[in-house]
Amino acid sequence: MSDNKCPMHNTGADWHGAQMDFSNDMSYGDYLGLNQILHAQHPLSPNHNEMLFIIQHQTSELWMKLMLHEMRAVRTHLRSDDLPPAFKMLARVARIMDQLVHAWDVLATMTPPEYTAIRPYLGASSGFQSYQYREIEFILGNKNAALLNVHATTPEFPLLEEALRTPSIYDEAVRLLARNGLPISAERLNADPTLPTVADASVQQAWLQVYGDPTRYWALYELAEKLVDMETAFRFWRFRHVTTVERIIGFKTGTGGTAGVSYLRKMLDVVLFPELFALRTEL
Ligand code: HEM
Ligand SMILES: N[C@@H](CC(=O)c1ccccc1NC=O)C(=O)O
Repeated sequence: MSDNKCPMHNTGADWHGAQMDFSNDMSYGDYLGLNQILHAQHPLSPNHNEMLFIIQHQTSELWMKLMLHEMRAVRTHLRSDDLPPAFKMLARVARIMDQLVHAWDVLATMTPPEYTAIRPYLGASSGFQSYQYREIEFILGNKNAALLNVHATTPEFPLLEEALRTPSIYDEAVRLLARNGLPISAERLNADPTLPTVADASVQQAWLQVYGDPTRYWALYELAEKLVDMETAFRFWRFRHVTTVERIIGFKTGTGGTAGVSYLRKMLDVVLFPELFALRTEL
């Protein structure tokens, strides 16, 4: 019997042929950087539930990182008229958003007294300061220069400023409509990219043409529905946020300084791709 096979004592020397010694090879943990990720939870309170709160946010930020990676690539592919990869990425983004929507079920297991025990330790920190979230809003076209101020003293400021100035995914979709021969107003094509998307009659007309003749405009039709999927998933996330927040803190003022639930409720009125929703009344 070879030295590393001992049926009497499973010393870890061999298990179904699995390699055990990684002193000279890259392991699972090495590849994934688990030493950093799994040592990044530092509860400040003595409360048991703070670990849930921290991991809920950290996992959300990781998914947001992937979403941004996909969304930036979508925008690049739209710019170069390369739609099939963009469709695949948009589908992935919508599924990640669904994942984040369902993640609220885990957080909702935290009761108001459990959260009240943690909340004083959070100080003035708030999801409002999430720079990845803000970039997601910006890349979707919900631009707001005033919100850059919260990041003014952080290393992420230049990145966010660039995200504010870069045309959104929807701006690129509108340009694509124009390149496909659909008449888009000069006003819309030259719109200031640092301002939020404003509904435009020529864009609505163009999408109406697409929906009126899907076989002729199949790729644009598919793009439109993918965008609607994405916005729908994002709306669900916003809704679950505000309802979970109300369930946990009621109408308390937010640690970030806003009115709390009433602020989050206002955000439910944001429409990212206005013409794609408005046109449905016409179909
Ligand atoms: C107990 C759980 C939570 C509570 C009580 C809560 C509460 C709030 C409140 C009150 C605000 C408004 C800003 C403020 O004044 O603080 C806010 C904003 C925000 N929260 Fe949460 N939140 C919770 C969980 C989460 C989670 C899990 C995420 C996921 C990353 C998140 C992400 C955000 C973001 C991105 C904003 C900014 C939204 C915007 O500006 O439209 N929150 N939250
Ligand atoms: N704004 C929340 C605090 C909060 O939720 C929070 C605090 C620190 C890190 C992430 C947070 N989550 C989302 O806003 C509150 O008012 O209780």
